[in-house]
Amino acid sequence: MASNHPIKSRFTNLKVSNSLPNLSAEPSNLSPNCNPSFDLKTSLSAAVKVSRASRSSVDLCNGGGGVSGPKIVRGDHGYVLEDVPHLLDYIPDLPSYPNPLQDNPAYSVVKQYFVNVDDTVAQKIVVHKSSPRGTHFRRSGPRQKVYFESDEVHACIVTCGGLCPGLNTVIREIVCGLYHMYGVTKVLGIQGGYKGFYARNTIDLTPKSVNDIHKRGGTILGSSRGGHDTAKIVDSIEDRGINQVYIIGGDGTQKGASVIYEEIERRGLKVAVAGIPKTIDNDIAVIDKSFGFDTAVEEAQRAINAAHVEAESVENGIGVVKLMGRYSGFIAMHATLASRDVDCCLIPESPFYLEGPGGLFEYMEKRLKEQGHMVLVVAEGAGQDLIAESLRSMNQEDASGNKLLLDVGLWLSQKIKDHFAKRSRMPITLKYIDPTYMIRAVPSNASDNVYCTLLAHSAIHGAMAGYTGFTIGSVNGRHAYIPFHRITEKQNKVVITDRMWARLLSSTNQPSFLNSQTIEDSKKEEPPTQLLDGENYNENGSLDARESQLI
Ligand SMILES: Nc1ncnc2c1ncn2[C@@H]1O[C@H](COP(=O)(O)OP(=O)(O)O)[C@@H](O)[C@H]1O
Ligand SMILES: O=P(O)(O)OC[C@H]1O[C@](O)(COP(=O)(O)O)[C@@H](O)[C@@H]1O
Ligand SMILES: [Mg+2]
Repeated sequence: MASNHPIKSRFTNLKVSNSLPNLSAEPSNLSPNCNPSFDLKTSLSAAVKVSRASRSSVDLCNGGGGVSGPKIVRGDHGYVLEDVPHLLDYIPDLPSYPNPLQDNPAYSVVKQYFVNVDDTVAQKIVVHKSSPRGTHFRRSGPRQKVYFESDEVHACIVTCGGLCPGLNTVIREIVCGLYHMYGVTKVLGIQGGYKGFYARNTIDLTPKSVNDIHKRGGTILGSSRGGHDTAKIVDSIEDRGINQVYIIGGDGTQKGASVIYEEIERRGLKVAVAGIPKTIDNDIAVIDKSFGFDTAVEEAQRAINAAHVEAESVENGIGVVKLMGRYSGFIAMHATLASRDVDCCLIPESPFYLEGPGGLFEYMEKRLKEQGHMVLVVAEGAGQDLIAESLRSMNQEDASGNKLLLDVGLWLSQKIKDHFAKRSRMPITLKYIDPTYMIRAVPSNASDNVYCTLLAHSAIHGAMAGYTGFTIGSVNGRHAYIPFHRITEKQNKVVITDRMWARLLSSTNQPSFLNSQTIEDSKKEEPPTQLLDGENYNENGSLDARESQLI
């Protein structure tokens, strides 16, 4: 099999390039602040080899994630590495092999292709001189040593949850990356989400079969909600001899991936589990941005533009556009900021009200008088409390346990029509546009395609290097391996006391609808990823004013 593989046979005929760095000879990347007596490299390998229950020179903390708990390594000056599991943690005698990439002509010219073993990525990059160094994640990328031989790898890919632009690109790049970088030829596609592991046939994925799929929306593998049966899924992985599992999906999917990893570890299987985070809502914590988000914002603007054209063309024209965002209004906020045609943006994080002084209707009347038309963008999760007051909430859930939302777009459009019907001197024409599924179904744009490629490659490098139980993500522009629990413990939300929301308010001139209670509640919420773990609080425990300006 291996000898038939064109890349592999090409590799074996090549000499090892001398220009490749000897990793062990690489200088440490630790900051000069770090205590020189603390050798992170040694400590990290100890962390990997020693059981996570043991504690020695480094403080390895247990509890709350994975069978053996999170791998936390503490250094000096408040340095914390939230590490990801490695196959060596529970299979200590696993052999390693030289990375076949060292013989790959495409990469041999790269000066320092392999990442340093002690490279980590800081979660917080806005600092001041007394800041603790804070949380770090293991930097992603190719390692000199791998724990799988190319012939041995039997990978599978599954896509779960709602659609998102870029799914096919990630699938393509996992298949092509495994083949071209590591000479892996056996990649299975699991059809129809998690339940496909035990209820559907699989398909063989080859560079040829996935060649054009990045130009299509959706996922060639299909997707689903619900149907996560850990035991059946891991049985299927074991029965099929799969040893690398690539799981593409949102927060729910990553929770599912986490329990799959735990079960695999419990059974002691040599199977690497890698998550690639997907969500059009951009609500996954820690990472800078999820793939497909840029595409969604771009596509959302077409709908906003159409609403604006319609509204402008008639007297007192109102365009209402509903965008996705179940619990977070990132698409609505970014599309509004990008478009500049929007007069009001409503998101789940910012409660609003319709009637009375400072309410939506008062603002709409003012706006119509001023400019004769207006555009309103509403995220699907906005105003759910208000709707529930007027319609009886059904509290229904989808197959994955996500709350089914009431249609805020239709509800709001009707409320606006009812309100202006009572104002005989201000007849309006309202056009409601709901482009949500059209936005999700488009292929990813150029920048998302590049991002998807990097995510796929980082996931492959991690799995080949024996890391497991991780989600790949961009943290402050650097790709890192993030433990599952950090991705799933909370959702990313628009912070309405942050400068970004202030920018939006000043660009639309809409009322903030904020009362002092809402502002206080919002301050209690954890600040965005730049400021964590109380680092922005002074000795008295209150928010440092200088720090809050930095967000
Ligand atoms: N807490 C959980 N534990 C295990 N599996 C889960 C969990 N939450 C969701 N899943 C599974 O993950 C898949 C996708 O979840 P869903 O919430 O629909 O989409 P997304 O991953 O995009 O958030 C579903 O198959 C669902 O059964
Ligand atoms: O109607 P569907 O397919 O269940 O999806 C609706 C939901 O999917 C999303 O696009 C994304 O949700 P997920 O990230 O959980 O898949 C939400 O914005 C929306 O509420
Ligand atoms: Mg979700």
